[in-house]
This record gives sequence, C-alpha cells and structure tokens, in this order.
Amino acid sequence: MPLRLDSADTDFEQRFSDLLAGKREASQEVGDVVAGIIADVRKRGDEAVVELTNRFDKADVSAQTLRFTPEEIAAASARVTPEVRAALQTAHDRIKAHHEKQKPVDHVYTDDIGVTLGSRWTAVDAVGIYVPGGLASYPSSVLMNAVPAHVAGVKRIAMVVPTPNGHYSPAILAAAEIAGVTEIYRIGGAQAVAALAYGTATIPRVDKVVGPGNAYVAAAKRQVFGQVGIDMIAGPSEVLVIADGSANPAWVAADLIAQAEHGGGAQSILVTTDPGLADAVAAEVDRQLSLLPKQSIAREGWEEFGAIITVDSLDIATELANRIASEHVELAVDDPQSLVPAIRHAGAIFLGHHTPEAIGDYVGGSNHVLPTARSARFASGLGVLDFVKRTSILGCTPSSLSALADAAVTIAEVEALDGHGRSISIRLNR
Ligand SMILES: NC(=O)c1ccc[n+]([C@@H]2O[C@H](COP(=O)([O-])OP(=O)(O)OC[C@H]3O[C@@H](n4cnc5c(N)ncnc54)[C@H](O)[C@@H]3O)[C@@H](O)[C@H]2O)c1
Ligand SMILES: N[C@H](CO)Cc1c[nH]c[nH+]1
Ligand SMILES: [Zn+2]
Repeated sequence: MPLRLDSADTDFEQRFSDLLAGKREASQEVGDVVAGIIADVRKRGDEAVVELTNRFDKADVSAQTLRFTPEEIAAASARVTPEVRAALQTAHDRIKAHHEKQKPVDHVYTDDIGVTLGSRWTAVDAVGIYVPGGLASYPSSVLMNAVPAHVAGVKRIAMVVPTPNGHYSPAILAAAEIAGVTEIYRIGGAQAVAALAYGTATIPRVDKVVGPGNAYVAAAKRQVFGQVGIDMIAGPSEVLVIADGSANPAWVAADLIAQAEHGGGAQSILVTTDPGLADAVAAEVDRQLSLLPKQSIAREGWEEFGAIITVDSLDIATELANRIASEHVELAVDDPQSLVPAIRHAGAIFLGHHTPEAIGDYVGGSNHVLPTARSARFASGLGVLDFVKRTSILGCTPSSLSALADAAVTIAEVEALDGHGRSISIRLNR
C-alpha cells in the first residue's frame, strides 16, 4: 500500500520528513561500488570497461566492438518503421525549436568611465551523453541529450548506452542518426561514466558528462565531477500531482502509474485538497494496476515509494511541493496558472488536466532530463546552457585605468599583494 498522509494529522511532520528522507537514491554501498569501478577504469582502461560491461550487462563485448560501426548504426536505423522514424523526427524538431530559444547572447558595453565589459558564450568542446538502457530503452533520451548539445555548438558528442544481453533497440540508433550523433559506445553504468571522464585507449575523454541514469550512474557522475563537468543528478524519476476536485481520478492515476513504471526507485506522489478524489485515485490506481502483469515494475514502484497526501488548501499543497522539489509537478487543478508563481522548486511544471507529464517526456519540446532527489532546489533541467560556458571580457583605457587605480591598489595593499598593486601603478608611472 502506498503511504496515506493528511497534513492535519498530529504526526504529519514526522511522517512527511520520513517520506522526504526515503532512500531511493545512491546508498553508501552504491557509492563504494562505484568508487571501485572508477578506480578500476582509471587503472586498466578498456580492459576494465570490457570486463565490467560483460559482467553487468552480459553483453559479450571486446575493445574492438565497444563502438558501434557506421554500418551497424545505418542498419539498425533502417529497421525502424516509418511511423517510429516520423515520431522521432517530430520530437527532434520540437525539441530543437524550443532549445534554439535558450541560446544565450553575447553582450559588450562601455560604462560611463570608459571601461569595456562583456560576456561571451562558447560551447564545451566534447561532451559525453548518457542514455539509460538497463530496465528500459530510451530513444527519447538520445534526443533530449543530443539536441541541446548540437544547438549549443558542441563539436564532439560521444554517446554511451548499455546493451543488456547484447540487445539494443534500433530506435536508439535511429534517434542518434536523426540527432547527428555518430560516436556511440555500447557501455553503461559507472564504467561508462568513468571511461568518458578519464578516457581509455578506445574512448577519448570528454569535458562534460550529461544525462539521466540509475543510482550507479548518478553516483558515478557525482564522483567524477571536477575531473569533468556534469549537468546535474537526474536519477530515478518522480512526479508530484497537485489536484483539486476538478481532476479526473482515472487520468491522475494513469499519470502516477506512468512515473512509477520507470522503476529503480521512481516515486509518484499525489497531493490533493479533495479527500474524495484521494480515495477515488487510490481505487483507480489499483484498478489500472490490476490490468498489468503481476510482476509489473509500476506496481512495485507505487507500493514502495508512492504516497497520497490530503491537505486543507492549495496553499498548503504548493508549500509541500516546494519542500518535495519534485522532478515533475503536474497542476491538475481548475486554474493551473494561478498556482505557477507559488511553485518555486520543480524540474518542470505541467499545466492543467490536458498536459500529462508523458507528453513532456516525448514531444512537448521541453527537456525531460530533469533534477531529481530534491535537487530542483538548486538545479535546472538539461538545456543549451549546460553545453556552454561564459567568459567575461574587460578592457580599460589609460583614463579609465587611472580612474580605478587607487581603489584597486588600496585593496591590493589590504590583501598584502604588492605585486598586484605594482602591476597597476607601473602603467600609470605612479
Ligand atoms: N531524470 C530523467 O531525466 C530520466 C530520464 C530517463 C530515465 N531516468 C531514470 O534512469 C534510470 C534508468 O535506469 P536503468 O537501470 O534502466 O538504466 P541505466 O542505464 O541507468 O543503468 C544500467 C547500468 O547500471 C549498472 N548496474 C546495474 N546494476 C549494477 C550493480 N549491481 N553494480 C554495478 N553496476 C550496476 C550497469 O552497468 C548497467 O549497465 C531510471 O531510474 C529512470 O527513472 C531518468
Ligand atoms: N520520465 C522520464 C524523466 O524523468 C523520461 C522518460 C523517457 N521516456 C519516458 N520517460
Ligand atoms: Zn517517463
């Protein structure tokens, strides 16, 4: 049974805190396993990557077959149906159009004393994109990772995707082809992240690793940060549905199940002002789950991490939403726009009864690689800004340098850095 809470209950705070603290992400044990894998890949390179891939993915690879050949990519891509290709193309075009609007612009200005100041954006040279592939296959994640990188102007995109038992969906390679990605390795997990970060004989190192993945991938990204950049931690998926009495229980239930079916610690939470809706959604989730196979991942996910919370007002609902800081927040309420300003911590917000989170997973145009595990308090979803860096530009004239010199030299003296002061005064013959 999923957790049932009511914000008016005396033990609510304690039980809500327990819900937030629930261990869905990397444990100490996962962190230790990942540290061992990273050290092994750094030491033994391809040999370790091959051995770990064959152990965890049962993939039967060698250093020679780690990378998909152009022929394999073309052949797999040719196997997808015209419908699948067209759907991927639609997704690609919509994601591209939306991300084009995120491109930052350079600016330069000269202030009132003649100092020139500016910001210039340049793309990261080489990025590694992680496409998850353990429990499910995610062609959509190929597009969500690769399209913003292309829009940003990244020159080299290296993609990794695990191939459990040697299998992969042709749609993965078709999506890569549509997105213009040609460097693709059949590896996953922490060993893939380590190979991208440190490089091996077969896999040249990159500057930044992005993309979603399970707890092992999330832990590996945390541990290689500094050696390379990372986007954020996009781990096991989450949805928080805020609903009032106008919501359709069957639609809300379907959305909760959709997120729970990601498995691996995925979490679905309903917060509602309507106790009748809470009961109806609980019954409807059970009914819809009963139509699925007994061992369905969605049932496991819902029962282990799901929760239904009743609250007295939408104000309390939004306050809880900010504390949960969910990856996705659906506003299944009469007037969704009125709640938007109150939601400050969310990876993405979905407006109204006709915007299921799954439309954003695929073709809405916004990115589905989003911060999880409450990291929406400080992080944003993947976008063009993840693939560029900002360099500041500063230029003084003799007169503007002279105008600023005294203050600068004074601060240099306070810091006891005489060389700094001298490098300024020498130019002014002081
Ligand atoms: N936040 C997002 O944007 C987003 C998008 C898509 C998927 N996801 C999430 O990504 C995750 C995908 O997970 P997945 O497992 O299907 O694929 P995955 O590719 O993330 O992980 C598979 C890899 O995990 C490693 N692994 C598995 N068990 C291991 C063990 N015991 N020891 C060491 N390594 C091990 C293996 O190397 C394997 O290749 C899900 O949690 C899903 O919710 C998130
Ligand atoms: N909901 C996931 C992000 O949390 C993304 C996804 C891909 N495919 C289906 N869903
Ligand atoms: Zn999804």
